Amino acid sequence: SKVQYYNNPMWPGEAHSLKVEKILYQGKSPYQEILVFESSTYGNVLVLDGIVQLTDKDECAYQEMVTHLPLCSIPSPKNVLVVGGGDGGVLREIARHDSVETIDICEIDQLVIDVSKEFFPNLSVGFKDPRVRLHVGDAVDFLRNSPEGKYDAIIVDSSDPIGPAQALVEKPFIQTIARALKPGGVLCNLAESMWLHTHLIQDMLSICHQTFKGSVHYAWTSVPTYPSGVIGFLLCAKEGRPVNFLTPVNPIEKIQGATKAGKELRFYNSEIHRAAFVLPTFVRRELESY
Ligand SMILES: NCCCN[C@H]1CC[C@H](NCCCN)CC1
Repeated sequence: SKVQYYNNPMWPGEAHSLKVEKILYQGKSPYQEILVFESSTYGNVLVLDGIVQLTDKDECAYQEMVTHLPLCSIPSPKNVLVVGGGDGGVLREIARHDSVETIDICEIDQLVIDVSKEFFPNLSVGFKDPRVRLHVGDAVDFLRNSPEGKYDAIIVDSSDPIGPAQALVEKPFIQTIARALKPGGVLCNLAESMWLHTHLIQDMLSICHQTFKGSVHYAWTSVPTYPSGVIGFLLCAKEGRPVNFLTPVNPIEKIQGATKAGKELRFYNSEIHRAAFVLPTFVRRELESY
């Protein structure tokens, strides 16, 4: 049998299928439906409200890029916040940075954490790092109550901005993120695929340009199990210290060797860091005036 995802308003008219070997978990939290299945070619797959979140085979592309694009753009990040990220994969990647002293994570859905610990040990290993402090709740409230200028980096590792994560792309939330960052602090936000709703990217770009007086850049990576096969990120720097996203300032060796995260890097490197910010011509045209 196979599971097919189509008729999703985010990508009308297209479908993506994965062959199912075995359904491992099906449940419903107060926020979303949760499905885990063993696929025949991508390992275990996590699905929230019918949208593929990650698979064992290609999660490295997303988790490594969403983490190291910001963290390698500033010298020795110390205090990091993850919004969402309940599967633990981003925590695993942050743990590779020895300069990091505290890792706050605010995930709204405890069931996602429990399911990841049961079925995705290579991702939930991130929760084992002693620097991690878990807050289960709404990140909108968490950020509103966060002290000003606390974080060097904030990573928004959410589901798509329909449903529980809708508020995470709206201006008031982005403003609370900017307030919680130190001068020269960086935000890495999940952004849309360049092939899908670029108006969402445009909306986010204009909000981030208004909110972050430092640089704002769109970057992208390949994730075969996401619709259109690519996903984007928005890298934003708060004014107060020059940040050049295009050239990593942290040598890859410093994070390459970290074995406490369990596995070596499988996707990120300094060249692919620079390449992530190189955009096709149509994307440049569509984003240049935002
Ligand atoms: N730590 C993994 C979380 C994954 N975040 C998102 C999961 C949904 C995915 N939709 C891609 C479809 C684009 N609309 C984007 C990444």
